[in-house]
Amino acid sequence: MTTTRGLREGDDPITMLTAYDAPTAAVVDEAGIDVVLVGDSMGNAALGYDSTLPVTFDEVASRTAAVARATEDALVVADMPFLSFGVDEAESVRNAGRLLKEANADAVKIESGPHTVETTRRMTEVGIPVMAHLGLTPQHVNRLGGYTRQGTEQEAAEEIIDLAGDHADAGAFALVLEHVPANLAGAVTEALEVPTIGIGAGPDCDGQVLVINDAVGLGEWSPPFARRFGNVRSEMVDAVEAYKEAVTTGEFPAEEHSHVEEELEDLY
Ligand SMILES: Nc1nc(=O)c2c([nH]1)NC[C@@H]1CN(c3ccc(C(=O)N[C@@H](CCC(=O)O)C(=O)O)cc3)CN21
Ligand SMILES: CC(C)C(=O)C(=O)O
Ligand SMILES: [Mg+2]
Repeated sequence: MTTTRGLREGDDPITMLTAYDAPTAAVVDEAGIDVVLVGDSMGNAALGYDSTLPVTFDEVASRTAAVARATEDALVVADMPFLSFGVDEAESVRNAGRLLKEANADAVKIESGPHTVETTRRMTEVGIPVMAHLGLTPQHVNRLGGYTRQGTEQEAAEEIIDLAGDHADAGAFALVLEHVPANLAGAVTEALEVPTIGIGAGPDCDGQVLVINDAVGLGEWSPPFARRFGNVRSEMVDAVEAYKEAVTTGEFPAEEHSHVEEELEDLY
């Protein structure tokens, strides 16, 4: 089993993908991916919302439990949804604890800022491993005014470097860097002892993460920094159309999919 302590051991980059259900988690786990993230990106990627803001604690807990049931080796990280942390310190820690106790997550991720340093410390103290998340934090979309690249100016870049250090000092075991310049991500990686995991943050991180829909080509849209490594959507379209065709023409179900019980009589 992957542990939060062992993440940066070895020279290979850390691999992380999201999953929101058991069959997807099983595929990700069997492929040997190190970390499976039950991201609040499920809002867009699985639940049909147009942002991550409506995602509830119960939705993340239910999906995390499903993913944990299907995962043997990978580290399971639950993404704390909007307002499940950050409003009240004690409530934040309790919610994070529930994701470990009730949903079987191994760790939580929180979208970070100056306000989450103490939260990270408190969670770590009670035994909840925390993955920090800096750069583009989609839960702040209304404040940021869009999903734009972060840390592009000197002051903003230095703030990200400082916050990364603060969260590492507070006990975060890893740090996601989203949609920031590659040289900034490289500088943060250089400065930290804990591993960085990039998304739209260039190659100089200790690992990479993508939303599973984007990686396998399931969605109609994906962000500019993602790459499709397959085309699951067109595979599904083909299969669904073939099923419709077979039912419509009477070709399915065939004899091998049906059973006539000879013992039965007089049913009409
Ligand atoms: N399928 C999926 N993949 C993701 O990576 C993802 C989600 N969903 N949902 C939650 C957030 C949202 N993310 C996003 C969303 C949009 C852009 C994007 O289009 N950026 C453009 C335009 C920015 C703007 O002007 O608003 C860019 O060029 O930076 C990037 C990341 C990343 N996350
Ligand atoms: C893209 C990753 C880092 C994330 O936070 C999510 O999937 O919700
Ligand atoms: Mg997220």
